[in-house]
Amino acid sequence: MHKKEPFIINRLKSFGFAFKGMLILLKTEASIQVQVGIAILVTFAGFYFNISKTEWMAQVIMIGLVLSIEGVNTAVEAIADFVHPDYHKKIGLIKDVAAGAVFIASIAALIIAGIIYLPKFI
Ligand SMILES: Nc1ncnc2c1ncn2[C@@H]1O[C@H](COP(=O)(O)OP(=O)(O)OP(=O)(O)O)[C@@H](O)[C@H]1O
Repeated sequence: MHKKEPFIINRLKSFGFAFKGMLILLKTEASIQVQVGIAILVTFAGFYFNISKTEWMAQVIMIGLVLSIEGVNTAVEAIADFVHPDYHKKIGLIKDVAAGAVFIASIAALIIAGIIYLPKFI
């Protein structure tokens, strides 16, 4: 059990751990780095094409969704490798399913990107 500390100190500490986790993801995960790169590109595109407030909201939600699910996917992979470092069919299934979740979010993000930007080209 943790030492009893004031509520606000505990909340601040949790915030610090979460921030540390985000930095670990950004520094070590190639897929997150690629996704952040895409997020930066579409943010520039948003300004360039002067997209509407609603389009910005959809874009920000999709960026957050893809990055956060990718973060959870990374955690699932780490747990899988920790509990069973050797090859196992079940571990393969667990990792594939976690990756599938990222895939679903990415398809949704692509569709949203199409809805926002395709009309600007045709
Ligand atoms: N221990 C294992 N047992 C069985 N199959 C595995 C195992 N480790 C990985 N795999 C298979 O290899 C795939 C890739 O796993 P890996 O841990 O290398 O993820 P990754 O490609 O690095 O993912 P990301 O790019 O999201 O970090 C898994 O989806 C799974 O199909």
